[in-house]
Amino acid sequence: MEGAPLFSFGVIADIQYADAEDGYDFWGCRRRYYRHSLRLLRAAVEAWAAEQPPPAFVLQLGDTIDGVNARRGAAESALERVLAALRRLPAPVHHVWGNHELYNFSRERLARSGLNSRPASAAGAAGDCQAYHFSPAPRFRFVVLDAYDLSVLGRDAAAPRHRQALRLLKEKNPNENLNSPAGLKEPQFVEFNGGFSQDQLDWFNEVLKTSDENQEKVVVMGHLPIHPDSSDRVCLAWNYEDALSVIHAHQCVVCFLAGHLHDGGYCVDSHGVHHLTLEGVIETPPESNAFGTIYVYDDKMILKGRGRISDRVMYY
Ligand SMILES: Nc1ccn([C@@H]2O[C@H](COP(=O)(O)OP(=O)(O)OC[C@H](O)CO)[C@@H](O)[C@H]2O)c(=O)n1
Repeated sequence: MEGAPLFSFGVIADIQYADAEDGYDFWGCRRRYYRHSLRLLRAAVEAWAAEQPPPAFVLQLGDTIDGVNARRGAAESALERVLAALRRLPAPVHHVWGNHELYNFSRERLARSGLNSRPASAAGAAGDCQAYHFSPAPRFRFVVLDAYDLSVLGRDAAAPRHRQALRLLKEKNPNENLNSPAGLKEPQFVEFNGGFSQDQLDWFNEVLKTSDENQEKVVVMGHLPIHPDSSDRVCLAWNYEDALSVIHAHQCVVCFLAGHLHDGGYCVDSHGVHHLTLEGVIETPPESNAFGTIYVYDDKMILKGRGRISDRVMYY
């Protein structure tokens, strides 16, 4: 029997709610349970709220509502339902933005929405980058990364960052459909992914430097996985290697949490960093679920998974 953890937190990814009939992924292989995903979220919230003590906070790893909402003029109502479900939690929620948020809203709109969990006082990366960090307990820090800081989604086509991202995407992906990875040497260069700007990487490096100095353990989160062994070759951040290089230049990072790849994934990298990609709620049958609670100890984190998320012990 383990002793009491220092603290615990909830994790959930890719809810992709829409008030729509079930559909399928792009390949027609995986069923997407658009309506049920909200029920699964509500069940997750109830389970977290019933824990004694409840998690100190919840990490929502992106794609709260599906892109189909935009086409139906239902973005605002869908988001409100998801946020209303999350408001029943007795704990704050830290959000990252995924591609489906950006199919529904501009970054500007998201910054004014309930999906902006970045404290107004947070010193983050420059521009409209959503990255920030917080310390929930002495010697522990969480870094929220913005994996669509460099992206063609969510910004006006005239914005310099949009133009920079489109130039890079077209350089790497000559396909007519920029969402198609067909024939690419670097198949992560698709429109539904994004990357980290140099400003954000520099900021990230400084945060980790301070954490090293203060002997903190750091958990990093972002919508897109950054290690090929915790993902398929497509569902990675464009410049995932740059983010990995920053992490590996420091001692403090113990775990990277992501969503996006609905089948989930896990690996421990060459530097002992755990990379956990959570199974997505949207492709989880109504009788199951996909969320978890992570219990944090001095020497490890224990993931108690629910439904199709496995239990896991991650030693530092
Ligand atoms: N080969 C492809 C794949 C996708 N698309 C189109 O891109 C948009 C986003 O795809 P979608 O599957 O909805 O993205 P998710 O973030 O839900 O999932 C990511 C991983 O695939 C899940 O494991 C959409 O419009 C697709 O039609 C494409 O054109 N070509």
